[in-house]
Amino acid sequence: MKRLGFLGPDGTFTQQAALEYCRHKSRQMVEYASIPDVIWAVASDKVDEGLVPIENSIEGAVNATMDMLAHEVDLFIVAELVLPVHQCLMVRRGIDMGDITDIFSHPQALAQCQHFIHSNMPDVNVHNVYSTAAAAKLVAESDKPWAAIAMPSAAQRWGLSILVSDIQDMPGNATRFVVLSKELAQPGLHNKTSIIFSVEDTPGSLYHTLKVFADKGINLTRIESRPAKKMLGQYLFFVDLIGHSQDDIVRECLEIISNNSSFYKYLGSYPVWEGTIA
Ligand SMILES: O=C(O)C(=O)C[C@]1(C(=O)O)C=C[C@@H](O)C=C1
Repeated sequence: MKRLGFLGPDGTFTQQAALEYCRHKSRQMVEYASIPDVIWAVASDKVDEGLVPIENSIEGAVNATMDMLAHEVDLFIVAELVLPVHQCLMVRRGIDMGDITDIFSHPQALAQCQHFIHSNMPDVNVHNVYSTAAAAKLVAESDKPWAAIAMPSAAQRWGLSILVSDIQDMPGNATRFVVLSKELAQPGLHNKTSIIFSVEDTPGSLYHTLKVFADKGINLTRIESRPAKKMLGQYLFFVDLIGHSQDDIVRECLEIISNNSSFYKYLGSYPVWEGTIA
């Protein structure tokens, strides 16, 4: 059976996404402590696939995932999943809101709840840990008046009480996850393609690259830039588009872009998330 790496411990959002993926694809789930650890595990063949978050509707890109895909590993995206994210403030039994001195969570979760924290607990110390469930475990194992921000099942798993539910700053909070592999995905009925490219520092160069897609009527679903990491002012552009690299029009566009970019990386074509795994 293929092995699927995911961000643990028990009770992470990524585990929830991995369980959803495993309802459709039979996989042995293997837990890792951080997002980079999951990605390295796929790159070094410890697991066949790895499931990681890539973007959130409130906080945007998950930089650890984006930067590793661009700079550190050569992996393909073979599936995507989008799950609703409900963040909760949780404590050990007997601790009240006014007792809390420190809050722990994954930086993405803390960022999704920054308004709540600022408005309700402006004086607490805020700490980043590798996952929301790692925060819940840490709080459960401490004897201090600490709180974690995590999903309801993390409270259940680590024996914490939920003080406040749905503390994310906007309703409709959702995170998009991707499954990474060394092998390409089988085409689905509706597909999406992800690429990374650079453009020259000349007037209109990004416009001309994006015009290639516009002229062929290809719909882009995401464009995001990240530092190229070489010098200030140089960027890589991450683009997701509707279509498969085997479609003639998409193939033509990708060829033009790869021929005109000093950096180009194809991250794969994979079935669009339509509420279930294709
Ligand atoms: O810490 C977790 O529970 C995770 O699965 C990571 C992660 C993320 O990095 O975006 C996943 C979903 C939520 O957006 C918050 C945290």
